[in-house]
Amino acid sequence: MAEMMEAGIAMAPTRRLKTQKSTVAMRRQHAVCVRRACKRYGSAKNPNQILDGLNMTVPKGVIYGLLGASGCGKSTLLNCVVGRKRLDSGEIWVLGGRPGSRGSGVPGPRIGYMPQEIALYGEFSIRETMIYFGWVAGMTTAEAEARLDFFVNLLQLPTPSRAVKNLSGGQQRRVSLAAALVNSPELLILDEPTVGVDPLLRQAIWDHLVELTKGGQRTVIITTHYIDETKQAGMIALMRGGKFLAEESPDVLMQMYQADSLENVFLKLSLAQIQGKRRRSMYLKEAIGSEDPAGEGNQDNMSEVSGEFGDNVSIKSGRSEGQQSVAGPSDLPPDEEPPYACSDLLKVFVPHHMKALIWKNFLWMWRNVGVMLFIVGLPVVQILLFCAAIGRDPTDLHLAIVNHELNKWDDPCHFKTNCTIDMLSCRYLSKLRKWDVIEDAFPDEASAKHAVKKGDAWAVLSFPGNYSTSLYERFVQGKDADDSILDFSNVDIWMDSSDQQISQLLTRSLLLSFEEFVADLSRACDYPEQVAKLPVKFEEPVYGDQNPDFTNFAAPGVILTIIFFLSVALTSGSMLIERNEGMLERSLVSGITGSEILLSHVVTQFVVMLIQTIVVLFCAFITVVDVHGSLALVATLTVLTGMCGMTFGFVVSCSVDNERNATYMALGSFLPVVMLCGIVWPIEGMHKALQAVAVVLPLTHSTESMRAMMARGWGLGKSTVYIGFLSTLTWIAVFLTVSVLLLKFRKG
Ligand SMILES: Nc1ncnc2c1ncn2[C@@H]1O[C@H](COP(=O)(O)OP(=O)(O)OP(=O)(O)O)[C@@H](O)[C@H]1O
Repeated sequence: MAEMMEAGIAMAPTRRLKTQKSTVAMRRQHAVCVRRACKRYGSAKNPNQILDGLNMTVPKGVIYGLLGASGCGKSTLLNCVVGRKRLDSGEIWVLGGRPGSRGSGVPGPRIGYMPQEIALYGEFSIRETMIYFGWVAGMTTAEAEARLDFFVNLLQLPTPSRAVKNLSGGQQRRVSLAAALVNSPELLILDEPTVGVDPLLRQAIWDHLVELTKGGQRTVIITTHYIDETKQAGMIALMRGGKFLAEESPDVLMQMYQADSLENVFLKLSLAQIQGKRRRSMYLKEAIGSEDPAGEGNQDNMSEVSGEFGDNVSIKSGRSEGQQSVAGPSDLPPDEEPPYACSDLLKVFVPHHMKALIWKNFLWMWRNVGVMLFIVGLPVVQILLFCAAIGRDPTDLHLAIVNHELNKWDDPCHFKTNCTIDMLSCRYLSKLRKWDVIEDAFPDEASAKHAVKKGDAWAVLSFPGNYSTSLYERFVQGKDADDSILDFSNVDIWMDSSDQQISQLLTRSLLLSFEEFVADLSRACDYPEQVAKLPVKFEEPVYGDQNPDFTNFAAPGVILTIIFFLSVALTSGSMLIERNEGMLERSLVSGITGSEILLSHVVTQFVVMLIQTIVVLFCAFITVVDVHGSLALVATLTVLTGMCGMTFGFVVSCSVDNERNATYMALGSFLPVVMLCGIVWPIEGMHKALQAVAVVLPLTHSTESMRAMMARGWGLGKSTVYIGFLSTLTWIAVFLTVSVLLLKFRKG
């Protein structure tokens, strides 16, 4: 005590404090009651203790000013009160119930919450913002508009048709305040509502809050940096070091500490806290005659006195915990959470919440019509690029020809079309030309190979001098043909096989051209064509073309990948915008549930995805992609895959905090999906271990199913097809469940 006197701290008048019994029933009578709240951020090794056994009692019908230095934990405490962050330990009652418990009505329209950040949609006008929050609170449009007129006057808001993003910071805060006040809720929680507001308007806001609480039915908790404005509060709490230094009415505090301003009270209490921490027991003993007011181990029925210096006991100005507040008894929520009834299932989606959310989502799209056009146009560009760039045969491939049948190596290559056994090399080359190759003549093999080595040609074709006669003899003599005939009837080919696709296609062209050339010669010489052909006959394929192309192989996977990942990007993007602008927190506090937000996005994104699917399929089918099966089934699977991407987008946006991490997560999943789902290469060609992974990935079965429908014309009766549908539906359910759980449990 002497130390404090030396420090020049005016002590409170010696006032013996009385302990008060605090029971659950009493705590439920208050607007807000927090007991032994502990909350820390950071790791176990490096903890940042924000709330350290804090007690808070907000009686009904008062304005409660929460004061403290920047970063002391005011917003954290309020976030815990509204149920958006969880305490590490301790208890909270809000309006008689536990925030988040069924039947408590909290979060819900009983609470109006103005977070520290603006938390409004920049694209919306002031009017639309008020209508949105009015609808969320269950008001009609007319009621919301009437309130808007009132707040335009009270808060001197600009013309209601102005977009929020074009308002000044102070104007935006006032719109945010009006949004919190729109339905005159029972408990208003305002995080720094008067920042950037001129003194006159600040006074008007305080007058309105005083007016609101007059009836005793409404309570306001307000944080502010302007300490002296809280003189008008019925009660203030001074927060420091994770505790309240005091929780008292401003007049009593100034009187007790013989200070002329609350600023000075705060200063004195802070100094006393610094010095008094060492003497906690001593100080308390003097105050209440006991060293431990909380009575360790007697949690439910503990004694609390009010306080100072970190012990969180506060000198109640004649108000006891059990005493009814001005508001009188109100309908308290049930003690226990009521058991689940079937009708609760119907309450999962509240119609006026859904109306507000869906309207808001569509309005956001309308206001961002450029972005939406891009989102719909992008898949069109992608699919057209795919069709134009992938799967076509390469043309204008250079071949280095060494033809020893010619008199001079660069002579023109002429031949006759009848049964003349002369210049057959030229006759063969003429068939090759239909594959759009470019022939470059060379005098010898060495120079031709040099051209291939330089990258000027893809292959060397060398015809011996007696190629025509040797080839003829090979046919005629058959098994009697000698080695020289066999050797000289060969076309020698050296290829650049560094490019697998080009070398395979070139090989195919060389073989097919040869077959055609021999058939043509046989016809001219009245030989049966079959004799010259390989005794292997490829009949009309059961499914697909004689000459299958890569486009038709890749198209199903490409279409599904485009739709899937655009949905991921669109959904995670719009959810993160909502979250980062603080709207998600605000909506959740107003009673909207995570499931409702998800469903509203499902509805709006579904419309976008439907348009995307129609344009993608239309572009694919009018260009090169063939569909043999039911177009309706193909479209349905595409839409389902888009929904799967949408739900994965929910998971992404619920798991990460910002767009950058969302981009990493989406990109990180894109490549494995593209490589492992059989989109660019058949699963049968993968390593066995990877095949096991591939079958559980979201696009594997749907790609196979889509391919089976498009190339084979199969319907839902085939297992390959229906497994694709079932797998996609399962993934939708999994992603939805995960995102609902993340929304529910991933807070604070
Ligand atoms: N999600 C979080 N993770 C880690 N630390 C956090 C987180 N949120 C807040 N903090 C830290 O907790 C402390 C209290 O923050 P809080 O926002 O509650 O303070 P405040 O009193 O509201 O400050 P101000 O008056 O400046 O708004 C700060 O040091 C802040 O850096």
